[in-house]
Amino acid sequence: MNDASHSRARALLARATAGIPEHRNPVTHVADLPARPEQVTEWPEWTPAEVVDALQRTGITQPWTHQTSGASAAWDGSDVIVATGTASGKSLVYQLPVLSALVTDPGATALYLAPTKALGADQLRSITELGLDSVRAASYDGDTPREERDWVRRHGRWVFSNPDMLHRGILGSHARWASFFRKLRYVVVDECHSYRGVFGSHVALLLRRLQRVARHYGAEPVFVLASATTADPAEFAQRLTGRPAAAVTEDASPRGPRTVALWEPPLLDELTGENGAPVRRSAGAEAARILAELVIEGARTLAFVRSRHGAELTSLGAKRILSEVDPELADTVAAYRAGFLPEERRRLEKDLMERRLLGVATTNALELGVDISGLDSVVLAGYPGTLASFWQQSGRAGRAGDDALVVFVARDDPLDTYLVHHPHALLDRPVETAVLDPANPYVLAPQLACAAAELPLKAGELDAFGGEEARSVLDALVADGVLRRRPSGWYWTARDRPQFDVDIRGSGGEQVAVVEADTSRMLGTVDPGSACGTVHPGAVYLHQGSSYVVDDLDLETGVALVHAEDPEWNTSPREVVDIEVLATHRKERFGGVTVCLGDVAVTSRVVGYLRRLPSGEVLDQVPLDLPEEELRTRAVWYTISEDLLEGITWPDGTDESRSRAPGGAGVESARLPGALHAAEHAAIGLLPLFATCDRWDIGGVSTALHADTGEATVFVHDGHPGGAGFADRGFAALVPWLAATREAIVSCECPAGCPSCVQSPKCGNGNEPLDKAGAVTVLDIVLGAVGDGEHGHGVLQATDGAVAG
Ligand SMILES: Nc1ncnc2c1ncn2[C@@H]1O[C@H](COP(=O)(O)OP(=O)(O)OP(=O)(O)O)[C@@H](O)[C@H]1O
Repeated sequence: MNDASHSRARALLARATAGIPEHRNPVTHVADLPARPEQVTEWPEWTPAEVVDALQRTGITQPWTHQTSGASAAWDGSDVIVATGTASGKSLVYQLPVLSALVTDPGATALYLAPTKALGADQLRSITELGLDSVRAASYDGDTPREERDWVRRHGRWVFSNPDMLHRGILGSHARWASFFRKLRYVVVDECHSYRGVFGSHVALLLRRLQRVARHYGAEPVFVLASATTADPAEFAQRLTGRPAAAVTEDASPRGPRTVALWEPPLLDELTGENGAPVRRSAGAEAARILAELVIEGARTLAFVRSRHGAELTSLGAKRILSEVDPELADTVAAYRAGFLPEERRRLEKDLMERRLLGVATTNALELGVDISGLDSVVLAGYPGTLASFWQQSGRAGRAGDDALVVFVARDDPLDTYLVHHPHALLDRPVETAVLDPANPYVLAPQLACAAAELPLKAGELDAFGGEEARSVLDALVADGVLRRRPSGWYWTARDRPQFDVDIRGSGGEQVAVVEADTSRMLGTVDPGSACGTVHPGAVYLHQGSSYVVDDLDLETGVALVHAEDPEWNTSPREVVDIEVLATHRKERFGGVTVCLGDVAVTSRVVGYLRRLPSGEVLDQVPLDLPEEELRTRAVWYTISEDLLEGITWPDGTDESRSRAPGGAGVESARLPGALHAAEHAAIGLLPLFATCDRWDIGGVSTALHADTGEATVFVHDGHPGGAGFADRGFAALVPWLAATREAIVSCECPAGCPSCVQSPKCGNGNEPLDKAGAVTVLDIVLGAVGDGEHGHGVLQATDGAVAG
């Protein structure tokens, strides 16, 4: 369908594909999404005139219906989560009740939490600009000068902070915040969908600690959460805060029509990657070309690129193309990355709005906290990891009245391959709920220690922290001498506060410091568990857009020394991994296939790294000698019995039958390891579609005979101690997950496996052996058994498009 309302977007797309011969047409699907009219209401009658006036001065003449209903629920004392699209005015949902409370009740206070300092600073700025003097909004984060902190504690009425500062700086010394807590009316949790995985689990427990401390001072604040659209916001809010919340999901803001094109870069004839696999033109290079074409058409365009370095390269690529057409146009393209100062970001927003800039290549740093919308087009180079981010980024395009173009360019990754060939999975599915697991003992233990240090924990409070699980974690903390049990509760005994030792963004333990050798400047920290993989000698380490190379990694002292260098290659570690089953919590048999969920110990050793050009071409493999590491975590695994494998009539495994996945390829026993290995890689690639994780958050092991299961086994495990909920989600969505995995492999037109289907960028065995056709057979066996299994139960059944558990 191509009606007049999408004609401009269609013309832009035609421009982007002009000159490409039809048989190489990279566009796999085009969808026209209709416009949505706005629905406005009157201002709620409880809003003071002074607040309405201030907001109207910023151009908000009347609120949209979802803003009024969300704000009114919060004003009436109910927790609220607003989960609507990009630029749908979510801020007003909390601004109305908070500002009204602060203006009408001179003692009232409020706390605003954002996942990043930059976003907090933006929101603070927009509140300050309202000019409501009595509101006294102030930030309290790592950048707040010491001398201002005291003022904020005493006089700040709306404090803008982040989870890190709440954890260390506010709850850790709550007595100094007593007057703030006493009258705490609202807690705003902005962009709450970003609280996922281990970080999300920490934040969930942190918010419970916040409630305890507030209660101690006699306050019961209302929580207002803002989220990108998600599948089941009320359930997510409940998991994050531990309390029920009303969900506002009807988006009444106006939106123009949009055309979304899915684009798969071609395989290149002239280059080969690992093990001679074909290489596609990189998504970043393709995005540069599309960006240049759109700029030539005068379309204001944002290109989202996954890495900082990639964003720079895409901008440079587009400039290069444009300079051949019209050097002046080259100046209308820029790169944007995290680490820009607020003034630089303001300038960029302004330049885009006023058309001094037409094209900007950016990382997802621009996803949060910038007021850029109404662009003519958005290019996404690579799937941003979640549907929520996909819609957030594409939502930057489109203004009421004007149509806009969104181009999603696949990277060479099985998930991207799957999505460009299965548009419904991208365009018609409910956005996934963020996965977090507040019951993870590795998160619960330090959080309970912090809670006890803040105020002795009473038995009656344990339910909020997970009940029985919390009690057994407390028993262990008592046994370790961390806490003391007295009749009245659990007490923190040490002099030092535990908050400083608990890193809520990492996975706990001593962080490894990354230090620039010449200047002794500390650039950042990495988890001890991932240090060997990310800061091994020779690794290229990116920090705030600058590139460094690691000279030395000392695990004993916890220091990685680096020097500034920007080589043309990037590095990816190679590790050898072994896995042991510690406990099986769930076990489902389906004939010869068994599916389990449980605890595992993963032992890994980084044995070297690959140096790879941005094009995908592999330069070489460098060996390393590093110690073994053990990770105790959660895994989902399936096993296939020998009988089932033997009972299958395998078509012969000639090279010819291996050469294409679709069709009846077979697996002889010698091919089993490669088939399982390929099926494992693709499954890791696809799990993020169901578990809101990154492929780097999970790992896998496959083996034709595993000592603990006694059968051919494929494991996929969480990458964090104690697990982050990803394996659990994989278990719950096993059938749709493995069906999508099979589809991704079949959809890729490469002959025998490439990064777009079964090769993995972090494979410990150098992507050997891999049997693409065999993987399809293995997955058919598993899906056949699980699908037909008499013991099938609701949890493992395919539920069309259901990802949100
Ligand atoms: N009722 C309204 N009428 C007109 N403009 C509005 C209205 N509500 C909000 N806006 C404007 O819409 C823009 C986006 O608002 P806001 O930043 O609150 O959206 P958001 O949903 O939080 O965006 P994001 O998805 O980026 O988080 C702002 O410029 C804001 O001033």
